[in-house]
Amino acid sequence: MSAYLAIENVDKSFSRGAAETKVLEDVSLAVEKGEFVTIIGHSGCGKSTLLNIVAGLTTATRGVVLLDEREVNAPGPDRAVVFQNHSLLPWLTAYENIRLAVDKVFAGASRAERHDWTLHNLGLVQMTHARDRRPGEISGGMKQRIGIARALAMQPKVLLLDEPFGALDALTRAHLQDQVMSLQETLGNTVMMITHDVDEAVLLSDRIVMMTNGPRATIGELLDIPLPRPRDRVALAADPVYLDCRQRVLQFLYERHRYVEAA
Ligand SMILES: Nc1ncnc2c1ncn2[C@@H]1O[C@H](COP(=O)(O)OP(=O)(O)OP(=O)(O)O)[C@@H](O)[C@H]1O
Repeated sequence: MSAYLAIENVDKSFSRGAAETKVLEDVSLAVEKGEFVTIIGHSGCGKSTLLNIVAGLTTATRGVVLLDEREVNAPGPDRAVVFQNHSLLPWLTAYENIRLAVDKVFAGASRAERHDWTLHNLGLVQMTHARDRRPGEISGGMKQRIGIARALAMQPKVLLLDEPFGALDALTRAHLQDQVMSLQETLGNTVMMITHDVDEAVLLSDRIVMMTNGPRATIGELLDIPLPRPRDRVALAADPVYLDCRQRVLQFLYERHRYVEAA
């Protein structure tokens, strides 16, 4: 039996004219149900490409992705994606953006059930007060929270987060990280998240997947984060286990796999 989410021997090549670049080579990863896995690696190594393959937005050149024993070959509501820049529809309110996804995924439920479920998910991210506001009328952090609520409302088997806090200021980012940690503890979601931020990776993850530089990027190292939950960012700042994990990721990124700017 394969893992809940199994990425098996995945290669991905892109061609431009006659030239072909192999971005990913032989990437294999097994993610357990309820696990929070973070992918970290230098810019351009292929993190988004890998996430897009799991999302079904791109197809692998070789290899396979299995989710709950089923092969992934197209996008589906069992894999909800949250991108760095919100992808909310600007003409719809926060409520309507979530409701649209709920109507699509739970078409068989009654109107009242879909309404309640939409409100429930707005409440999960503490955005009930902004239900009637459009994306242009709320802050970046609020938009990301609505995006997360929309993703959660679909009850996906796996939540795919592509640098969801990347465009936010440090304080908003910290607040959202805490919120995502607390939601994951309550809901037990399986999460695959991309980040560039070492502290974010250590704070949130059960396991960090460190990728080598591209082209032909692959998984260089896996690091278990044995910190008990719930996690408190202030207490962890001086925790020797936290500091050791942080150091190991830094060493991988800045000593063993230093980023070399293309000439
Ligand atoms: N559709 C595409 N066509 C051609 N090349 C692509 C395509 N998508 C990605 N690439 C190339 O694949 C490589 C990996 O890109 P990708 O966006 O997956 O990296 P990344 O690690 O997520 O980068 P970043 O951290 O900067 O977001 C890059 O060299 C990029 O130019």
